[in-house]
Amino acid sequence: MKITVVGAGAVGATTADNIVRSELAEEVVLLDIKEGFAEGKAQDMSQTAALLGFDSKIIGVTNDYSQTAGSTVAVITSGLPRKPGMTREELIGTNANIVRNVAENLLKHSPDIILVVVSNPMDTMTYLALKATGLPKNRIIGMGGTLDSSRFRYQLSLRLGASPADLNAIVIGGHGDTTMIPLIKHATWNSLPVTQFLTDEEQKQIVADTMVGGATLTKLIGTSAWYAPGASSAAVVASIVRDQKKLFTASVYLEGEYGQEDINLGVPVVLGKNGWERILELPLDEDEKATFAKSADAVRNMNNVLKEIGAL
Ligand SMILES: NC(=O)C1=CN([C@@H]2O[C@H](COP(=O)(O)OP(=O)(O)OC[C@H]3O[C@@H](n4cnc5c(N)ncnc54)[C@H](O)[C@@H]3O)[C@@H](O)[C@H]2O)C=CC1
Ligand SMILES: O=C([O-])CC(=O)C(=O)O
Repeated sequence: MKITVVGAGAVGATTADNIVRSELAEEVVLLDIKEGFAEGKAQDMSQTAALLGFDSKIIGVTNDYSQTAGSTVAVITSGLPRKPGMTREELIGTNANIVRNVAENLLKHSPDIILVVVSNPMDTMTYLALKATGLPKNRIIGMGGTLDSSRFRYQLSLRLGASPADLNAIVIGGHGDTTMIPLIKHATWNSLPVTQFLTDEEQKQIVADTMVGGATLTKLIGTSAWYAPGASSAAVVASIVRDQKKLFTASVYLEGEYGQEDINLGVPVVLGKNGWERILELPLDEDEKATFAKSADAVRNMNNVLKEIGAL
């Protein structure tokens, strides 16, 4: 099996590193547009094999899509990251053309490919990849909710003094500072509702801190995060290539689910060898439904920009 990662920058290289360490495929191809960059990162990663004991091969290529031929999955991380003070949405002008071009090139060499889109603004980039390639909807997956849910579990773990692994909590909606929806009423600590152990004030703070998780790191680091994004992307790939049927929040094309049409938005899905295989419809209360509809409106506005800038 072959897995391709496009973009050998912070997120792409970390994703590839997680993939080879977990031996998810015999061969991993890392592709970047910057001459020699992916080759260098791949060589560096290959030199950890003797220490870490993995057998996966990783090769780096400069924009040579013929080397990606026959990939089962590709993760698209190419494009600009934000700087402190920016929103993810501000990246659309540069990233839309990159993502469109990359998705089309991948498909030319791997007609059966499943695409995992990471580049921001992620929900809109996932929608663009779907529209540009015409791939069946189940084979286009936006990675954002998996990361946001992991950050939500981190924030809960800090307040509760609990292990993040004991916490079950998901974030749905858009992958934006104001569009994500951490579902605290549904979150559990080994099946006990977390709301039993937190004041209203604490709950509000956890939700707020989760929503700005990416912006907080961008301010601290000077560019956006990569360790948790890379681990999240690799976890999504693992569920697909190992047919694990894990439940993740991912940005998928909605056709009536959650009252939305013609949009990619974060909802709980089962991920397996066919891509996203099933959407789970949660019983949302009226407040949550209204927040989801508002999140969809904001993402739809971004999708409309694709036409204005000629990307669709
Ligand atoms: N969905 C999510 O949860 C997350 C999304 N992101 C997004 O992922 C993207 C990548 O972030 P970083 O890796 O930190 O950025 P980076 O700047 O470190 O890496 C991006 C790489 O893409 C390459 N690239 C640009 N155009 C390309 C093209 N046409 N073909 C191939 N490669 C190309 C660049 O040469 C660069 O090496 C950003 O848009 C960022 O906002 C980042 C973290 C989480
Ligand atoms: O914050 C950003 O711009 C990158 C990203 O999507 C995240 O880390 O959640």
